[in-house]
Amino acid sequence: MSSTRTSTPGESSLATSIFDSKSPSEVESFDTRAEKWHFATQVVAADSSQNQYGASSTPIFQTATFKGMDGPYDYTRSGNPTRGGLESHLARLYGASQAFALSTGMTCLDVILRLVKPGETVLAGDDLYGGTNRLLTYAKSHGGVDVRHVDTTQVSAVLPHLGAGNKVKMVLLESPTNPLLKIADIQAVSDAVHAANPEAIVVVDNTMMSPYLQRPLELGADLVYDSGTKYLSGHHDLMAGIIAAGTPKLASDIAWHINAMGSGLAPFDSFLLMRGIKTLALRMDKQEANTHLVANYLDALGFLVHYPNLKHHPMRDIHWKQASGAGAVLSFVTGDKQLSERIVSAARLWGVSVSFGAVNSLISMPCLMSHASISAAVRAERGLPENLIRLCVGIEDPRDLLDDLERALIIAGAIVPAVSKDLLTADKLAALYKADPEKWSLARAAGFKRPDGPDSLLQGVAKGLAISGENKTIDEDIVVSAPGKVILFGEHAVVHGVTAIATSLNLRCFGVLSARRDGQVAIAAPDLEADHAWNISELPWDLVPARNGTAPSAELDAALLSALEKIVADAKPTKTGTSASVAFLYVYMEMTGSRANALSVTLTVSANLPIGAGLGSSAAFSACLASSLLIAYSHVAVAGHEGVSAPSVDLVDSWAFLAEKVLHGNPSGIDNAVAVRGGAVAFTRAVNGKEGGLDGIRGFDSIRLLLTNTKVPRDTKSLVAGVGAKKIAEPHVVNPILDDIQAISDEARGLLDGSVVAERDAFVGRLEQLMRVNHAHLRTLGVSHASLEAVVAATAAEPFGLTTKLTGAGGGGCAVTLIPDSFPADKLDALLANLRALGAEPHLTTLGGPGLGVHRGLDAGAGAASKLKSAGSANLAQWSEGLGGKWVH
Ligand SMILES: N[C@@H](CCSC[C@H](N)C(=O)O)C(=O)O
Repeated sequence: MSSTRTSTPGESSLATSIFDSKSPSEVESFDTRAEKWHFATQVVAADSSQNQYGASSTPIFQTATFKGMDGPYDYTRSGNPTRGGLESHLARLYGASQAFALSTGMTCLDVILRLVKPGETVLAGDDLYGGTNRLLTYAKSHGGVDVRHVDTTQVSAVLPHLGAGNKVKMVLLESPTNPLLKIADIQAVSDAVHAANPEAIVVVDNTMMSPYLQRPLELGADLVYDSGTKYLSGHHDLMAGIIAAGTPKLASDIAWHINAMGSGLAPFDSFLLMRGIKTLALRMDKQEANTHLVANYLDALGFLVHYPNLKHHPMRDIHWKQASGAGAVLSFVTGDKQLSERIVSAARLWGVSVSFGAVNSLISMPCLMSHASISAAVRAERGLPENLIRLCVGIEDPRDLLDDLERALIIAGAIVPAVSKDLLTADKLAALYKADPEKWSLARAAGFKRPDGPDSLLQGVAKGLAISGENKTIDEDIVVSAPGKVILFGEHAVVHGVTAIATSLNLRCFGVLSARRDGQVAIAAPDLEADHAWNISELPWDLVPARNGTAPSAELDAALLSALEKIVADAKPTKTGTSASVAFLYVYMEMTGSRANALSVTLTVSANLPIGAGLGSSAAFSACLASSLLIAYSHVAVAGHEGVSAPSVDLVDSWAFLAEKVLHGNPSGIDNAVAVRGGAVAFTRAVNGKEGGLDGIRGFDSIRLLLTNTKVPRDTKSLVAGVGAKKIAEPHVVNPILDDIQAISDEARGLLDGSVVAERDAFVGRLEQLMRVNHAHLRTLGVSHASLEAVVAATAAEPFGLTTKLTGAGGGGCAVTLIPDSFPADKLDALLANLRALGAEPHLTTLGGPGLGVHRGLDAGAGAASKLKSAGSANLAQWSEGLGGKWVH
């Protein structure tokens, strides 16, 4: 064990000790003696010999403040002798430069995450404690930290993130992982991380092992934290967390944050924790011995048991290379969530409780308890079985523990007596227990069998993940994308029968339909606040309307819609999340038709398109939803280099329109048409007997476009109503404007479809003139806004001289500016800066880009869903560059 520094108080060092006033030689002499002792001795022999009265137990200094200005302590947040005594003791046990006692294990992680800056990357495991996942998710969403979940138990999964261009600051390991007891090679990961970046730190959550069984600092890790609530205290009568720092620099950084935040452990809890620690080795030995017996018993009954001492554990050797015991937590799968629930509720001696490490035994279902904060969709994606049972074994007599577990298994119907076996009598079993407890546990198991027979390793894994063959799924990920839209000409006028021209943008929504094997269907759309999974068997299949062929019904089915709204409301999502989930389930169910056809899949979507800004984000989502499901159900084929055929494009559009109906009630159909077809669309609404229609416009080259979001919210309904009222009150003003806008749309349509021939510069120039006039009309109609006029003025000002028009409802929202081909880059940068200074959000994009994209190749293989999710909307463009694919246009 490396020599440790005795703590000193103050901002740079919180781990204070009451022994600092003693001569260095006295302190050294205790350390020197302690170094020769075995851990079980060290853990008991806290250095209490030098306090002022020689108290053999560290006294509780229950005080907030300390008198005087020159003493070692001033304020308990900064340092306290009881906590300091505990911290000095812990530093010795962890082989740390310095150790710190905090209020909980999660506080430790919170403090440690403060060492990571926005933009830096944290790599964490994909099997990890739910609370850790929650805090990391917060750091990602609120702290700008790039958090990536990878299988940290495979060094090969970590390495690709360490290469040039990555900004990995921290790698967070659990070993064994909670709750699947997988093993990370701490030394190998630490070596790889430090070789790639000496500044990066490896942090280990060592809670399952405690320093008695595993000391990660000796394996190359930089920081260790431990929930002191668990094995260190051992009695579930306090909450605490420990950070052990490998270097003085890290210790001083950690100390600074603890003092600044005030997260140090209170004196009374420090005393209690110190008391608990003294029996750590004794408790752990007994708990581990009991766990071996329980693990052997369940394994012999044919359950798939996760415990690193079992011979079949795939990472057993790595575990025993770095730890001196297997600990006292195990988990096992039953293959059936209800069966697991019955087992847990039938247990009596085993307490149904979260947490572990106490002297009493506990039983829990992680997906319903410790890991419930991870969404069901993410749990399934990461392979966490819903029916997993976790056992945390205490110090009771193992005969009582197996009696109670066996009783629960029998009551639940998980095991039945094996009548064919020659069973041992009670006396013989008792004698066997005394002679050889391991043989005793196996002999007990031989008296029972599982009704369906034992599971092979593969069967156990399959059952754990509920792969029952009941629901079909897809063979490979289906990756699609669709663009947003802007209305270039004719908004508001379109309501009164004037033709509107809408064009696509190259800001897009991306969707990945991926396989599931758990009989559920799920949506994971973080941008839309929709993240939920439903059991396919529990959906209202009897309400699905009958349909002819592959096209959707013309009208929404009210009964199905309201049943789905109720089902989704049960999951309590936000308003946006509710709409997206209902639209997803409605389209999924209508297209599937009956339960027997249902595919178990997850739709993951993410967009770099501003949501709710009138840019067709819901239509882009609808197009992704419709196209991915149509491909999954083989209604649309993507073959060779031809891409998607014209009839298939129409089919996708009709299903996307159905989703739009669920989302908006009575949509015009223009948004989904653009999202699917790309290019531009001329749309005329049938009004007052005038015939309506929708025509695709193709063939024009895309034009650079500046889309500026004023971020001023608007109320589309009242703006539309305002124009209607003006038309009634001032027809002599409004009607000529509508006629003029019709002429503008007609000319624009001719320019875009090539029937009016113009050179490129003249073509762009004429579109700009038309935009200028159309914007002036909209201003007269009263739908512009000061924020929009500020953008118009900023873009028109010298030296830019550009034309801007509001797009959509107006009253705030977005404006569009055409950027001629010759417009220089430096001027554009200056313009973007000016717009940002106005408080607006400019997006440089193009007008008239591709429509529906079906991507095959490069990154679109397995795991595309998690890659899409972790890309984040800001990086979607970069992510999508790696996609191959067929495009409708
Ligand atoms: N409701 C708590 C659950 C705590 S679980 C505690 C422990 N780490 C375990 O794995 O059992 C929460 O949501 O944090």
